[in-house]
Amino acid sequence: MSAWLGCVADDYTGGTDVAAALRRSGLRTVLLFGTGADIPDCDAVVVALKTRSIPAPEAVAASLAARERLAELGVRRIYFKYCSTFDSTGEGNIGPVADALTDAAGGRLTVVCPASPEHGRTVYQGHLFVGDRLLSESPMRHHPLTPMTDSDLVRVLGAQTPHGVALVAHQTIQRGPDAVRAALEALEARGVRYAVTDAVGDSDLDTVARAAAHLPVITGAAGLARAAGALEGSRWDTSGGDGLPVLPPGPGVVLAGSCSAATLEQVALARERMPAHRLDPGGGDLIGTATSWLEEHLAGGGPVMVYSSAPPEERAPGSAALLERALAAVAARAAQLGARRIVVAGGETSGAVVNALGVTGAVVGGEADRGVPWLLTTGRPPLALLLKSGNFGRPDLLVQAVEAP
Ligand SMILES: Nc1ncnc2c1ncn2[C@@H]1O[C@H](COP(=O)(O)OP(=O)(O)OP(=O)(O)O)[C@@H](O)[C@H]1O
Ligand SMILES: O=C(O)[C@@H](O)C(=O)CO
Repeated sequence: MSAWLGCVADDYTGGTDVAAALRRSGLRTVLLFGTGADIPDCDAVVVALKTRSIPAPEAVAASLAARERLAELGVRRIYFKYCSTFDSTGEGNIGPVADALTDAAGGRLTVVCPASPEHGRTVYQGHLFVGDRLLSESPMRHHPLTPMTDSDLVRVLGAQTPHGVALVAHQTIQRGPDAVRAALEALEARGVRYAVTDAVGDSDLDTVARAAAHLPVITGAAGLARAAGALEGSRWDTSGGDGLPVLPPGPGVVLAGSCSAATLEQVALARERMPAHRLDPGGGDLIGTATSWLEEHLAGGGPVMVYSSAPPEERAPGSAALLERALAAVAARAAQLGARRIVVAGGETSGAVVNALGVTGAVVGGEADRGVPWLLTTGRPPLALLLKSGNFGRPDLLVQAVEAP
């Protein structure tokens, strides 16, 4: 067991995204859901948790348990992966979890960098942009669980931690790793715990990764993880193919619980291409109706889709947990009925589905789209899972994923 990098991800699609980024940087990467499974030889281990929206003390406890497991595996560095749109509630959980992981490692300062330029997430003067809009003006302001209405990361994180938060601005980042390292040391000397670092392109992330290479814990989205992984140099030749797993035979099922803009477009397209059932939280026996529909329609060989994704005006407030449970129940029934390819849209939704399927680990394969790798699960029977972050993927990704031979 030789893993040197351990990653704690706060949701399941975030785990797949960061695992894909590490794999792309040349690291053999294993993804665990929870902390129980055995681990094959690898360079990086990602533990995907479902801690983004739960009460902060529970998120801290689960993250520390993941850290302990990674420490037992001998990893030298911890990467805390949160969303590139900094998804969090007023109480956290990014601040409390980052505090706990940094304290546990005996660290004094860490970097905070959710930029993922390849997905259009950039940080400038401490403000997070989604494409050409400030985060607070993007569709993220309508997120059902973690609406993001402030783009100022120093202010957002400052409200989630008792520790000092300060900015390392782009002017410093442009001067290179030594200048950034000096800025980090100056902040640490002032007692600052969190250095929010600007990054508008991949080279900025490379600079931040180099400057922070001495820190035991660093935090960010998949972009900084790619840069940190690449620092160790490529050990694994991924050029020999697309690395897509051989997809097991059997009908494919799409389960969509994300209400993010990209998912809504993907779901609209998928509805034109396959039988689709929309979950109606106001409509009686939600789970019974959905599983009966599945039984009837999967018998035709699939693919089929069950979804709750809806624009803000059509959502049912307070029904998030119920809808997650319903999609989880549909997933479990689909696997019993022989489905072996399961495509899920949404991080919280993926957490509920993966737990219901009893999946504890997966080997990370090639990407169906940027940040969306196929996973071949380690249990029996092996399943091909595609866990898609809400805002990722081209419009036909869901259709392609279940229709591909
Ligand atoms: N029609 C609906 N009304 C209210 N809540 C909904 C509805 N459909 C889905 N939800 C809830 O919205 C939440 C969406 O979160 P989820 O993490 O699955 O998607 P996402 O945030 O778009 O994805 P990611 O975390 O990967 O960016 C889930 O808890 C889901 O149950
Ligand atoms: O960073 C992102 O945007 C994604 O990996 C994610 O965390 C979605 O939940």
